[in-house]
Parts: sequence; C-alpha cells; structure tokens
Amino acid sequence: MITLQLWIAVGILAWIYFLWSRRRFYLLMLRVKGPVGYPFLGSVVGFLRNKRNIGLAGKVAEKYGPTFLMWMGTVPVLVTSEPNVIQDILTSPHCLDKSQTACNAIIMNSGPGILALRGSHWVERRRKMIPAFKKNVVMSFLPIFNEETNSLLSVLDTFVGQGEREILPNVLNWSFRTAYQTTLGSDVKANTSFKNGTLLKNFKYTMENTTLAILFPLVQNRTIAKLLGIEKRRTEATFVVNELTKTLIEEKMTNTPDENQESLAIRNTVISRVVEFIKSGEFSYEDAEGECSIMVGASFETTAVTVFSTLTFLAMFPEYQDAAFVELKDVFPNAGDFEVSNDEIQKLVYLDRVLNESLRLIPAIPLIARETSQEVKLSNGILLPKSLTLCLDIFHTHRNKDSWGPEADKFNPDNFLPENISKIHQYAYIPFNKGKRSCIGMKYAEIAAKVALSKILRNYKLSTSFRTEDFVFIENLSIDFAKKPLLELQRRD
Ligand code: HEM
Repeated sequence: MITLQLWIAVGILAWIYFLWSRRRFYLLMLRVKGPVGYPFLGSVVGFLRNKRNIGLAGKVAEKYGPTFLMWMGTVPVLVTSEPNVIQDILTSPHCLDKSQTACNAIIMNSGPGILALRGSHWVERRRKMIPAFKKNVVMSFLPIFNEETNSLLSVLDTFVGQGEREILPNVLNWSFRTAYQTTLGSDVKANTSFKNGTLLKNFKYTMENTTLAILFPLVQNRTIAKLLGIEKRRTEATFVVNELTKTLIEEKMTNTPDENQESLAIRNTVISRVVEFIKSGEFSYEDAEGECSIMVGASFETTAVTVFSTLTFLAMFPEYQDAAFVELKDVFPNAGDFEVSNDEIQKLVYLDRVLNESLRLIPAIPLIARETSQEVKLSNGILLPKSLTLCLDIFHTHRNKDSWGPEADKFNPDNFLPENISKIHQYAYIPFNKGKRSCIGMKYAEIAAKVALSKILRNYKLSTSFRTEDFVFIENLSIDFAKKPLLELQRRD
C-alpha cells in the first residue's frame, strides 16, 4: 500500500516538474492566442483529419490572427504569416536551426547533408558548399538544362492534339535527370537504375519517408519502424540511392583531374567539392553521400512543381500566356529546339514576373520550420522562449491581404512590376527564404525553370479546365492538388 502511495507521489512530482520545466511555453500562451486542441494530442487530429490541408493554418489565422500558438502533441508551435514577425525570426542568429527531431528524420533517410545540420556544423558546411552555386558554376549547367528540356519537348510533342493530358510526371522526370547530372556529373546517364526509373522511385520513397518521420517521430525508432513494416523498404531505398552515389564518388576519386584542362566551374560542382573534401579528410563518405542526396532532394521536386505551376497558371489565364508568348517570340523568333543562353534569359522580363507570381501563389516549399536556440525578443515585445518550434507559413504570407491587397489570391504578374513590388514588405515574399539560411540553389532554380518555360511556352499553346480553387492542398510537406491538373497542348509556329 505504501509502495502504491509512493509511486503516486513520485508520479505527481514528476508531472509537476514536467509542467514547471515548460512554464515558459505556458506563459507564451498568455501573449499569443491559438487553438489548444485535445489533451496530449493538441491539434494533430484536426491536421490529420484535414489531410494536411494547408488551408487549415489559414482558417486558424482567420480566427486568431496571422501569428498564433498551436500544439502538435505536447509540442508548442508558433505559426506566423506576419511579415514583421518573419523578419524578426529570419534576421535573428538564434533561429537558424531546425529541431533535432526534424534533422534526425532527414539524416536517417538522406544522410548528413547541409539541410539537416545545426549550429557550427551547418555554418561550416554552408561555407564549404557555397562555391558550388556561384554564377559561373550554374551557367556551366546551361547545356544540361537545354538538352534535358529538349528531351522533355520530344515527349510533350506526342501529347499534341491528344486533349488534356497529365504532364507533371514528365516535368518531374526532367527535373530529376537535370538535378542528378548537375550534382553528380553526366556519367550518371549511363547507370541502369537512372535510366529505368528505379532510382527516381527509390529517391521519392526516401523523401516521403522523411516527411513521415518528421510528422511522426516515433517511426525514427527502428524497432517501431520494423513493426510497422517500413524499415525494410527504407533500407532498400537508401541503399539504391547511396550505392549509385558511392560508385560515382569512387570513380571520381580515382581520376586525377588535370587542373589546366578542367574549368574552374567543373572543379566547383557538388561532386568535385565533396571528393576534394574526402581527399583532404574533411568529409567522410557518409557526409559526401548525404550532401549529394540532399542537393538532389532539395532541387528536383521544388523546381518541377514551380515549372508545372507556372505552366498551369498560364494555361488557366490565356491573356498572361499571350503576353509571355509575345516576349518569347521576340527573343526566340523560330520555334523548335533552340538553345537558351543567359543573355536571352536576361531579356525575359515578363517571364520573370510570371515566375515570381507563380512562386507567390504556389511556393514549392510552403512552410519552413525552425527552433529557437536561445530566447528571442520580437519587435512587438513578445519573448520567444528557448527551444520553441517556429513555423513560417510562406503560403499564407504570400496571400496575406494586408500585404498584397484584396485580390491577394488572384494570379496577376503585374504584382511584380517594379512600381508595385517596391511597395511590398521585404518579408512578404520569401519563396526561397531570406537571410543566412536562404535557398542555396535559388539562381540555379531560376535559370533551370526559365530554360524549360521558354522552350515549352515558345513551342506550345496551353489550355486547361483546371481552376484556381483546385490548387490549395498540401501533402508530404509540398504542394499537392485537390484535382489533377491536366493540360492540353497545341503546337505554335
Ligand atoms: C523553385 C525551386 C526552389 C524553391 C522554391 C526552394 C526553396 C527553398 C527554401 C524555402 C529553403 C529553406 C528551407 C528551410 O530552411 O527549411 C531552401 C533551402 C535549400 N535549398 Fe532550395 N528551393 C528551390 C530549388 C533549389 C535547388 C535547385 C537547389 C539545389 C540545386 C536547392 C537547394 C537548397 C538547399 C541545399 C537548401 C538548404 C540550405 C541550408 O540549409 O543552408 N533549392 N530552398
């Protein structure tokens, strides 16, 4: 009997200690309102019931304002789509890391690459990888961007006159092939798993499993993952991906580059850099493989979704497609498989506005998660405690009516006319994030997307029965669609 009473007392004391150790989070609830949800579950149920619909955060914001506190299980999450608050967070040196749980999920599926590193490890890695994204390196990829887009066009050609067709898988394939070659070198094209689609299938699985492990950290436990039957599939998928990377790295390790022959750009590609770091002892093989996988993962779906969303918007709004075509016809008078150079890309000012507007309405990464490494005081006086999870809701920031006006949900490239964009808060448009931890591949993404868009829009007139309201779903932490967007293609002269 005494033992039972003792256990109850210990239990109560442990509970009081647990609450006391988290008092800073409960104090924050007094300053920042939000849904409390169910005990122990918080708002997880609503999130799951709504199939991770991005619209849910918008509905909560309508009730509690653009910055609110919600609970995912017992974890408090500050969600914001308020440009001032986003600016405070993105300019703070104490909000640069993701949570350890999110980083572990990325590492177990892709390896220890830049996206998953924290603190000084991330600073060091970022410094090492920045040269791989300098302008001369990105420009050296133009032949790959052009060649792969030509291959995409030869598939799209077969869709002409066939009515509405699903082209997203083809755009994903284009982006995957491009990302792999620019990261690991064009030798990858000879590999069987690359050619027959096995690599893409396994790569996608590692990305899906990363999302699962972020949302449900319990599956990071290998015993639980085995019981759920997902551990075997994860091991197989990471093996297929890493095996190829390892082979390509080993080949490159045995070739001694002729420094006089090899251009500076080639010496700075991701694979060249990771090989140099293995040789100098700064990287393990695991670091090198992880870095390559993370680069492909960060690059391929984001760029594909952006190109595809832009095409879909233009198919939905023919007046903007016609304006883009007039500019393209001027820069590329003849249709066909013309080469797109950087000089020509610089002339495409209307296409640039179209691309920005598409990234505003459908940012390929709609949410960013961060964790405070120290207390952070916001400019509105609110004190964010240490170890608080932050969620920057890019999707709703980009549709915030206070920033973008009453027609914020409407596609309108004129939002990016110099006289209009200059009036918008700097942190109201952040598709690539801003600040120290912004997207390292932003220039790459813009150039790759513009090559593909130029060639597709110059060669085909697009139409669709897809409508704006079908656009707003989120799955696997990237944008998904309520209804499949299908496009109809007609050839242009
Ligand atoms: C339209 C396409 C793209 C969009 C919208 C996009 C957006 C973003 C965003 C919002 C982040 C911040 C994520 C976070 O902090 O959690 C990010 C990070 C990153 N992106 Fe991109 N990205 C795109 C394309 C690319 C490409 C093509 C590459 C590489 C070739 C790339 C490589 C990376 C890397 C490595 C990071 C992590 C940077 C770090 O943690 O220091 N991205 N991207």
